Amino acid sequence: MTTRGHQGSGSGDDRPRRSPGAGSAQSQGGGGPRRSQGAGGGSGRSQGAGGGARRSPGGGGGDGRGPRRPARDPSRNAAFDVLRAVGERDAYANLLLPRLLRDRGIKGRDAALATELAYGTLRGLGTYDAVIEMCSDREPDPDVLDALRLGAHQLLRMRVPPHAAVGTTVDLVRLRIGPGAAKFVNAVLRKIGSRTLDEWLPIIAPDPADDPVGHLAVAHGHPRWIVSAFRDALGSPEELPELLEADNARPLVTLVARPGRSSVEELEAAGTMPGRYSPYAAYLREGDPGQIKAVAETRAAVQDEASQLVALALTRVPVDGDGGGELWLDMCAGPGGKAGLLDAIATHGDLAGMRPPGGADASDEAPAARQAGPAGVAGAASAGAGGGVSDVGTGPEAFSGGARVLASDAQHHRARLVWETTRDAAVITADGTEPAWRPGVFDRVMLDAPCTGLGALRRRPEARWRRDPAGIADLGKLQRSLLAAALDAVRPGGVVAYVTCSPHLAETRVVIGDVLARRNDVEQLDARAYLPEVDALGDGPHAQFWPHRHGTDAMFLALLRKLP
Ligand SMILES: C[S@@+](CC[C@H](N)C(=O)[O-])C[C@H]1O[C@@H](n2cnc3c(N)ncnc32)[C@H](O)[C@@H]1O
Repeated sequence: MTTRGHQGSGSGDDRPRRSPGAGSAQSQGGGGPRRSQGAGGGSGRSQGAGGGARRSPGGGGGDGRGPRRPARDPSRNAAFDVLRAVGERDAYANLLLPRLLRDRGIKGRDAALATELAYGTLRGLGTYDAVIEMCSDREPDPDVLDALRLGAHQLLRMRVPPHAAVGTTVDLVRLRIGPGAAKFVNAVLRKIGSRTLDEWLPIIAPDPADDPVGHLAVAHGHPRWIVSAFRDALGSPEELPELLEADNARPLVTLVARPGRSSVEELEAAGTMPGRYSPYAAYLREGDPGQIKAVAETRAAVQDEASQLVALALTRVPVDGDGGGELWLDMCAGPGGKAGLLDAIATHGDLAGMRPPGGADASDEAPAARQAGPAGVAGAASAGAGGGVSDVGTGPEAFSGGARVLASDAQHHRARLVWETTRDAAVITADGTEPAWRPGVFDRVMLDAPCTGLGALRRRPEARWRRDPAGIADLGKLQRSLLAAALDAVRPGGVVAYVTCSPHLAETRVVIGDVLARRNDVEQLDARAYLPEVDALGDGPHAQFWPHRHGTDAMFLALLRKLP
């Protein structure tokens, strides 16, 4: 066993203790989990205590009781399989779990339990590893460690009665790993269950008075560097616990009713509730969004409300028109969430902005023929007919329709997804830093830049332990060159939306500041003025969404106008 956890007063050093085969987690600091490698690997300790004879996941005898099938406890088996796949082969839990539930016919309450077990355990890894380390006298094998994490989550954060949490986990381990490991897990879980999480925290986390960030990192299961980044971007450290709590809660599924193609009323009739801010948003409390007709027909889609609002804000900025239809560019469009909304507004107009909210027409007009598939080069500079907004002003305006959209992504398979989700947009595969379009031709450019995604941790439970702060410098270079290219692509008087799904200052304000410092042909607009329905977006001129304030991803928006 290596170093112990945070004893008593806490050292403030909450780095992960051990990370076989996982480079990134090592450097993160802050309650980092121990990363797993292949079953049975690494620890070098004798089997009896933490390992035991392995059995295949499908059951199989060896204890004289004949084969036992994991389907006996489908939820815990599914959650355990997800944890193993994340640890062994860097699987994405949010992609794997739904497939696994479908393949195994796990539904209803069993599916909900499996989801809470898998996602909750993954979110809390850092905290659970610290407790497990305090309670075990040897380093568990990776599969045993995953089972302990699963048990710890039930004991410390779910309302599973302790005897059930311990008993079901021990059964799972006996079946999936072996009797020796089951004995070990039983002993460790009993120790874990002897205290509540609140009682464990002073033992495993640094004293908040000495190291507030370190304490929050352990208490809320976030790597330390991410807590620091949130604190810097938030500006008000007293909100940090609330933010981290919101980051650990499962987000509501939010849908967008693409204007002219669907409506919030249509989605409400399918069992959703209208959104809080976006006139096109609807919340789905439970159920599979794919079963909703409008979603299946790509007239509506799953899209976070902040993603809808940043796209909407771009369309609301008045630009001085030349009398013709506008031309819009979505530079990093894949997989197509924002492009799908921009495409609908470009064609049909911001219907909700021009009528009382909820009054949009659900008509589904046949879209005009499209110009190019993902691999083709669109006639990017040939604007379609129709009137755009013409007056330069300060307040938000509803776009009236008649624009043409070019959507582009560097990756062909992502461009193909954009092609599938949009109707009228021309779609190409192109690197935004080597433009496939003439400079200065677009009226509006959406740059939804590649980023760390720290603003969407709620949706990808294991992502926080995989992100590496070392990658931010490289991302920053790409973000700066894409923003420079976006500003070159827009015509004088036109506007660029710089968007990241990350609040990290190095990806947001610092990028904007650097690019503005190098150019004298750009002014920054107050993005908040184009989102009057949303409060608490920060001090401006950018707009920063937060999960705990808005119930959305932590999305950042800056609006930049090329000077006429
Ligand atoms: C944050 S995602 C965009 C999400 C998208 N706007 C949406 O709403 O669905 C960033 C995208 O940028 C693309 N990308 C990365 N580097 C790029 C580059 N140099 N040029 C163009 N696209 C790039 C990635 O393939 C990825 O699809």
